[in-house]
Amino acid sequence: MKQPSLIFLTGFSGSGKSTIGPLLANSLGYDFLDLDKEIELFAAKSINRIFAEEGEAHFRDLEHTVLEKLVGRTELVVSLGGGALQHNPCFSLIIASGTLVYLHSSPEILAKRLSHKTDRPLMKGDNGERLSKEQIEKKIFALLEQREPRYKTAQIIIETDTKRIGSTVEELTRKIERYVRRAEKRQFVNKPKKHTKSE
Ligand SMILES: Nc1ncnc2c1ncn2[C@@H]1O[C@H](COP(=O)(O)OP(=O)(O)OP(=O)(O)O)[C@@H](O)[C@H]1O
Ligand SMILES: O=C(O)C1=C[C@@H](O)[C@@H](O)[C@H](O)C1
Ligand SMILES: [Mg+2]
Repeated sequence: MKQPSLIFLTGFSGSGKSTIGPLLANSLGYDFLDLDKEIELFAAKSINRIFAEEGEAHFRDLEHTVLEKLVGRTELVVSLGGGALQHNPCFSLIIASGTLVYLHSSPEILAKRLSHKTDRPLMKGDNGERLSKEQIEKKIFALLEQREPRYKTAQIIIETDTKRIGSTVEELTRKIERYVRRAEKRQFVNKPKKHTKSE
């Protein structure tokens, strides 16, 4: 069954899912999990190593395996990886089991945030080499174009470019609380009634 209070944070790499997720969970009084971290624990190796040794397809399968364990959880914020929605089995699972929240950011801001990070294998060159800010920006444009249609299926979308982290957390807390309250009420009203023997 779909659990409105199982919150999946999506958005491009660098949009702030891992930064905002724990703060948001704290503000909502929910638990928190970072899918990338859970995969690293499950596989007992870093994401960089999983990509280098087993390839992206294997990493996507791991995302699905770890996600499956979360179905049915309530009052939980999950920060997804930036590409999790591109794998059809993961996308279906997420849509069917919780509420999707999209942290929207522009390619320019994403490139600025990602240009100093070394732990995003997809933001490196074909041979694992470091890319310039301009090259990263080009890669982000291309990937974002492919990924955005699925990000935009989210029930809640928030702009992050012009907001401080604290403001994003505050605004999301309000939006999520309202969304979950309404969705749970709808589920309660639409629940089929049990028939007693005399009926
Ligand atoms: N206004 C802002 N909102 C969100 N993050 C910001 C903001 N300003 C700066 N940042 C920085 O941008 C970075 C976002 O990285 P983070 O790891 O949270 O992204 P992510 O969405 O989890 O990426 P990935 O998909 O690769 O896991 C952090 O270093 C964060 O401090
Ligand atoms: O954008 C992506 O496809 C990725 C983002 C990260 O969160 C990690 O899940 C991994 O580096 C892949
Ligand atoms: Mg992250």
